[in-house]
Amino acid sequence: MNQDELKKAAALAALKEVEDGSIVGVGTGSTVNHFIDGLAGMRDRIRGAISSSEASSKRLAAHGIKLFSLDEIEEIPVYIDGADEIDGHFCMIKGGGGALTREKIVAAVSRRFVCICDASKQVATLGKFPLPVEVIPMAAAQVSRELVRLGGSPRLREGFVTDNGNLILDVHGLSISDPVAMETTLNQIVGVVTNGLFARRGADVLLLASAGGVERQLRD
Ligand SMILES: O=C(CO)[C@H](O)[C@H](O)COP(=O)(O)O
Repeated sequence: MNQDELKKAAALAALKEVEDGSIVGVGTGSTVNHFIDGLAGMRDRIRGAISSSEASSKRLAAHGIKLFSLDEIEEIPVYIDGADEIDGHFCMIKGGGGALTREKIVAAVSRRFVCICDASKQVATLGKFPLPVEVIPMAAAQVSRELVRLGGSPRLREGFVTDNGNLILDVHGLSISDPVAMETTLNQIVGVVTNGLFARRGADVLLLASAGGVERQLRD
């Protein structure tokens, strides 16, 4: 199986995590796109979805899945999303697709976070994948200097603007031994909107696809 087939296997396994009659939290990315396509086959069994990006909203709408906003909904049972890296405590780096802020917002109103991944995303220590940080445009240089002080090498994601009209700095060279502390520290930098560490709110369930099949793991 190639990587995309593994992503699809994890994504389709996540359909079993969806409760009948519910509103589903939907992440962003190529793995999630497979999930959205699978969800289309059971759209009559759900009320609809809350989406974490314009791209996912477009795909959901094209399948005739009703979209809800957070003005209408306080809490949802489950949020399904991929990750760029996930560690043994189910802390993640996310935001490779640049949707980290809305992903974090939808995850925050979800009772369960189900992460769908191929096995290449599993790591012992987070940080090999450059950590995305969404910044207010006027603060990009200032935030970059702070990130260098923390030991990182930030690079502006060229030609990319988030759904919120902001910029992304991809921070290379961090070895993140304490993801909760790093997430908190980065959130304190003025001009940072969100960072791609999902540690304080990590995944609850991991559906991990490898050549042997999809394994369902629960956070310990
Ligand atoms: O955080 C994300 C988007 O902001 C994605 O979940 C992450 O980048 C994984 O993407 P893919 O499923 O395409 O490998």
